[in-house]
Amino acid sequence: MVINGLMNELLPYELRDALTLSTADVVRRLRARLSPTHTVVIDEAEGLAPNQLFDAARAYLASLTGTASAARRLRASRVDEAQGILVTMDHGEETVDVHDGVTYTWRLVSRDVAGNSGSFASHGSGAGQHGRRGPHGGCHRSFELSFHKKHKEQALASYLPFVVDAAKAIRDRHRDLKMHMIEYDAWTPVDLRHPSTFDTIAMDGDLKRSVMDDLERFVGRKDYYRRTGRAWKRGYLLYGPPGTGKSSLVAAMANYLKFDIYDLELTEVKSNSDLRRLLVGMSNRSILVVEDIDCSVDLPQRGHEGGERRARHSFIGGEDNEDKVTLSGLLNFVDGLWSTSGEERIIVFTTNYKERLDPALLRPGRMDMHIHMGYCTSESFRILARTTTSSKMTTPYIRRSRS
Ligand SMILES: Nc1ncnc2c1ncn2[C@@H]1O[C@H](COP(=O)(O)OP(=O)(O)OP(=O)(O)O)[C@@H](O)[C@H]1O
Repeated sequence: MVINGLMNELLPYELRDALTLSTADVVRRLRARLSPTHTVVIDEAEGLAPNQLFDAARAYLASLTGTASAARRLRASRVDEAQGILVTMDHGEETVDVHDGVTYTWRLVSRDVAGNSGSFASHGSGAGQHGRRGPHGGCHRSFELSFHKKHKEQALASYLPFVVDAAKAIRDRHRDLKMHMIEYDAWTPVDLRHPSTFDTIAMDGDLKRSVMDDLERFVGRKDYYRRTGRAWKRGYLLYGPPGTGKSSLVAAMANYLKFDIYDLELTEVKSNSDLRRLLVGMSNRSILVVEDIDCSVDLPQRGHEGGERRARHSFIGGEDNEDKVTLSGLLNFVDGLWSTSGEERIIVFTTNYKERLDPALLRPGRMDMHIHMGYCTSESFRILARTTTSSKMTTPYIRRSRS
């Protein structure tokens, strides 16, 4: 005790620290001093919050494991159906990645939670055992990213952001899509498990290609929208007779882009202020769908059949509601607040009766693309036949069936 006290009084901190280190720690520190390698430590958590960079590195490295990874011990897990099997390296293992000509070495390291025994990097099965105690194995996990010191700037300014972007793309590919519906005046998400894709949609091939191209162009033009100061949104009007695949096309778009769907049932929205709240509450990378737009809002040219619904919708609590939802209100929100409060958003209106729509909706520039979903052509029938029977229909069969 006395000696300890004297040491604390008399010796500088660095020397005290050195005296209390184990030989292994001293060797490690010396080696680090002399090595031309720099290391960035990415801890699993920052305080109580998870470190997003750790999660990104984990997802990114999982995509390399099995190809670039030199790791001999791997961990495999499956947390949910959409995620599939996630293969990551085990504690103490290394993965080498080459990016822009620079070699990066990733190592997964575990440290004792108590911290009183210093740090350790686990090796092989023994360390793996150690790493399985407590929360995440009773240890703090970190990735150590090493590279030659002359590439420090490239590693921090270019490689790490690249890893974050790559992880985001990987997660988007595996993410569970949601369909949000209005319940008790708020969005309620449910899993979107609609099987429709552009492969299963039966429609004219050129039209299908142009829709896909348009979507791809839209999501790939972030810089264009930024540069020109335009809202990053796109509008589609789907029209055609009932049962011709309009809803299925919306699901195919969502599955293609990995966007959530927000199903805006306008008859559930009591007022413009509720509508505004709902629109602002949407996430980015999503599709807002207003089905049967000709039936859901107060359209001036709607005939007799719409009258009943209009009356029901316009009166709330027995009084004429000044704040009622109107098409112009909706379009104003979409062009204004909604456009500026988010990014990468798509709005789709569907209707069975294009001719009944308010001209405001059909005005050039309002909806970017008008898509006609008509009755089956021979081409679309072939697609339907293929997807329903899983066997290829031959052209002669189609010809026969049409005659
Ligand atoms: N073009 C199509 N391609 C693939 N499936 C289709 C197509 N048209 C219709 N179907 C099938 O028919 C059913 C009804 O289609 P869907 O609900 O997409 O049509 P809709 O045009 O949205 O109908 P509504 O106008 O009545 O809402 C779905 O099960 C869908 O799989």
